[in-house]
Amino acid sequence: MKDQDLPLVTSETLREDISRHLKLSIGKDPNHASLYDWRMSLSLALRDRVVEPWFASTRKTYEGKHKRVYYLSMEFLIGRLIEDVTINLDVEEAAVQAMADLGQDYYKVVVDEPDAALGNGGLGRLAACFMDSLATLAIPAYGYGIRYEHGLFEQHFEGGQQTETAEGWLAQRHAWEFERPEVAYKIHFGGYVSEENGKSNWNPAETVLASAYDTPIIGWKGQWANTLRLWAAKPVKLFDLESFNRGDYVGANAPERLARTISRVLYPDDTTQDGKELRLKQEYFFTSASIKDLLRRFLAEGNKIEDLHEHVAIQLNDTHPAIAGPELVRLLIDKHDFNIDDAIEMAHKCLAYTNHTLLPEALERWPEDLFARILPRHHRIIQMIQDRHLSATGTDIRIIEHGNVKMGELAFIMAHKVNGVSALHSELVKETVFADLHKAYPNRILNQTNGITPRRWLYSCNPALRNLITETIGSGWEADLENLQDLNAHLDDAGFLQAYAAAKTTNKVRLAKWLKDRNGVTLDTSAMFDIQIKRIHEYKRQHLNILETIALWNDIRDNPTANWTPRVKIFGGKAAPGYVLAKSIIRLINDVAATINNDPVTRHLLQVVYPENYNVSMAEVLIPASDLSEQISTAGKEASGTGNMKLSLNGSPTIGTLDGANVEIREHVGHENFFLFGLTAAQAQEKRGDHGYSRRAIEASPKLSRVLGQIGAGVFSNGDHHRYSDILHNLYEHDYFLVSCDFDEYFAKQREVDAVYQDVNHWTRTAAANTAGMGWFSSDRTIRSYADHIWDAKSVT
Ligand SMILES: CCc1ccc([C@H](C)CC(=O)N[C@@H]2O[C@H](CO)[C@@H](O)[C@H](O)[C@H]2O)cc1
Repeated sequence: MKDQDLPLVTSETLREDISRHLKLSIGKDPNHASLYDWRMSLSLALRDRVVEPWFASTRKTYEGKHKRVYYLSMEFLIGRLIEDVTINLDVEEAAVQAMADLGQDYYKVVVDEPDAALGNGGLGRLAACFMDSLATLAIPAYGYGIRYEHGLFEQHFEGGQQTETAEGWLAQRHAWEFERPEVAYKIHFGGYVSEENGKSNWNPAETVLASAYDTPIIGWKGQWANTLRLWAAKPVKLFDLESFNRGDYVGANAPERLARTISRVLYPDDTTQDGKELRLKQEYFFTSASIKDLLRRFLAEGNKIEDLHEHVAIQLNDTHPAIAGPELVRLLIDKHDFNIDDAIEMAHKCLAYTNHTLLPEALERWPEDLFARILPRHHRIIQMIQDRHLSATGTDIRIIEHGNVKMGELAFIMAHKVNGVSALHSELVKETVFADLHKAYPNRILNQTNGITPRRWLYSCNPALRNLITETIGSGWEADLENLQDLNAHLDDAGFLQAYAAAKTTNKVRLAKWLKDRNGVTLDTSAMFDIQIKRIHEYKRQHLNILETIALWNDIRDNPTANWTPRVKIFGGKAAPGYVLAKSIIRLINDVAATINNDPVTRHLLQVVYPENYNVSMAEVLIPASDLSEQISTAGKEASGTGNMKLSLNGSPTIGTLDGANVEIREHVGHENFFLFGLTAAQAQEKRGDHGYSRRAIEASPKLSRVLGQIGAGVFSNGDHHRYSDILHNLYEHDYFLVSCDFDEYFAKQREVDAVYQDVNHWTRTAAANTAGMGWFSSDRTIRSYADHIWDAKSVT
C-alpha cells in the first residue's frame, strides 16, 4: 500500500499538540499539571494521529467491499498502549523530545499508564498480539470483547502468600477509547419460548443494554487501523424513580447495579470452568451484541444476507463465545426468515474455532437446566443442531449429554475449521479431546502455531537489541521477522557477539534498577537470570523449578568452594484465587526465597526473587533481561506457550520439555541451542499407567527425596511440618504432572546450562542463535496463515 502521507510528526508539532490538549482537553496549565495530566495530553495528541488512518481504513474496507474478520474473545490482555501507538506511528524520538521540551520525562509518563489487564494469560495476550498483526497486515478486522470495569486482580504477597485486590484501570479516564452511545443492543436472558403460527417467539425475563466502546488498533508504520469494540453492560432503564419516590433508594438503583454486574469483572480462572451463571451471561452478552453488530454493519452496506459468508469470517477464541453459532442461527431464522438448515449452513460457513487447552477441567460444560433457564431459545436451537449433526454423521457424538451442554462439541460442529495452537497440540486435539469428532469430520482440524508481535516484544521492550539488529542486518525485520535469520552470518563475529552480550547486560542492569526501586532487592547482574513467568499451575510445574533450586542450594552448601555458576531464580505469576495448591506453590517459593536469600554461605551464588503482580508491563522489563527461559511443563499439557517465544526472541535460550511450541522452537533455533529434558507426551501418558511411579521415582532420587524431606521437616516454614503437606502428599501419592519422574534429568540439564553459561562466547552465541531463529514465530506469520487457510481474507493493498 502506498505510504499515505501522514502529516509529518516533529517534536515541535507534537509539543504544540500536547500543550493544546493539556490546556483545552485536560484544562490545566503546565505549572500545575500532574503526571496524569501530561500522560493524558500526550495520549490524546498521539490518538489524534491515529484517527485519520483509522477513518481511511474503514472507508477503504467499505468502498472495496472487503471481507472482514471478527475475532470474538472474552479476553484481550493489552497492557499499556502509549508505547504501542508511539512505536507503530514511528514517532518515539519526536515524543521523547517533545516531552523533554516540556520539562517532562517521556518514559516516566509511559509507566504511569495502568495496564489494560482484560485477560488471564496466554489466550488473552494472543488476542492482543493478533490485533496488532491484523492491523499491520492491513486485514480489515474487528476485535469484540467485554469492557470489564475490573480486569485481572492485583496480586499482593502477605507473609509470602498471595492475596487479591480488585484492579481499577478505569478509576482514571482511559485515553484510548471512544464511547459509542449510539451503538447499543438489547441483550435478553431467561423467560420462555412461545410458538405462534410455526414461529418461535422468545419472551425474555431480563434485558440489559450492551453499549460499545471503540479503541483504534494502529499497525506498524501507521498505515492501517482496525477497531477493538468492547461492550459495557448498562440498564435499559437508568433509574427507577418510582422506587426512589417510595424511599426505596436501593431498589431505585437496582436496574443499574444489576446490569453493570455483567461487565463488572473478569473471571480470574484460566484453566477451571467456574460454571457460574454470571459467566454464562457474560459469554452470551458480548457474543450476542457482537453478532447483532456485525449483521447490522453487513446489511447497512446493502449486502444480501445470503452472501454473509463471503464478507464475514468469525473466529471463536476458545469455547467462551461458542454460543455465537446458535445466536447467529436464531437471528437468521427469527429476523431473516431462514429455515433451520440454511441458517445452520450459513453459520457453519462463517464460523471457525480455536482450541487452547486439553485440560478436561477447562473444557466448558454448562448444566443443561441452568443453560435452558438462561437461554431457552438457544437450548432449543442446539437440540436441532445436534439432531442434524447426528443424522448427517450417523454417529452418537452429542452436544447435550449427561445433563450438560458441551461447548467444545458445539463449537466444533458449528465451525468449518477447528485449529490447535501448536503442531503437537493440534495432533493431540485429534487424538484426545476431539478424537471422535475428528473421525466424523476428518478435514476440519488444522494447526495454526501461535505467534507474538515483534513490535511490542522486541522493538519496543528491547531498544538495546533492536538497535544492534538494525545496525547488523538493516531495518525491515520489524514487519518481516524472518529477516532475523540474516544474523546467523554474524554468529562467529566476535564484535557482534560482544555487542550482543552488551545489549543483554544493559537490560539486566535496567531490571536490577527496576527491582531495586520497586522491592529494594539487589541483584548480581553477572549472575545467570533464570526466569519462569506465567500463570501458576501444576502442569506448568513451578514446583519442579523450586525443588531443583533447593537441591542446588544443598549442593552449594555441601561444597561451597566449587566452581558454581551464580544464579538468580526469578518467578512471576498469579494463581487463580480458588486454586489452593497453586497458592501453596507460591508460598513455598517465597518461603524458600526467604531462607536461601539470607544464607551467608550461598547468597552470593544463589538468589530467589518473586516480584508480585506479574503483568504485561512487568514482562516487558523481565524478558529482555532473561538469560534462561524456563518452559518445563509436563509434555502434552501446554497447548503452545507464547512466553517461550518472547524469551527466546530476546536471546534467552530455553530449558524445556518437548511440549507445545517448544518442539517447533527447538527445530527453528537448532537442537544445540535448546536445553531439552524430560519425558515426551507419549512417555508421560505411558508412565501414568505404571502405578506408584512417583514414590518409586522419589526413592530412586537421593537429591529429590532429600529436598522433600527438608520441606516436610519445616526447614522453609520455621519448623511447621504441615505447611506443605498438600504438595508433598500430591507428589508422593499422585504426581499426575510427573515432577518426580523428570526431576533428576532436569537437575542434570541445569548443571549443563551452568557449564555453557561460564563459557561466555559459547553462551552468547547460543543466545544470539535463538534470536536469529525466532522469525517464524511472529504473529504476522500466524495471522497470514489464518487468513489463507481459515478466513479467506485479504490484506487491503
Ligand atoms: C473457563 C475458564 C478458562 C479460561 C481461559 C482458558 C484459556 C484457554 C487458558 C489459556 O490461556 N490457554 C493458553 O492459551 C495460549 C494461547 O493459545 C497457549 O499458548 C497456552 O499454552 C495455553 O495454556 C481456559 C479456561
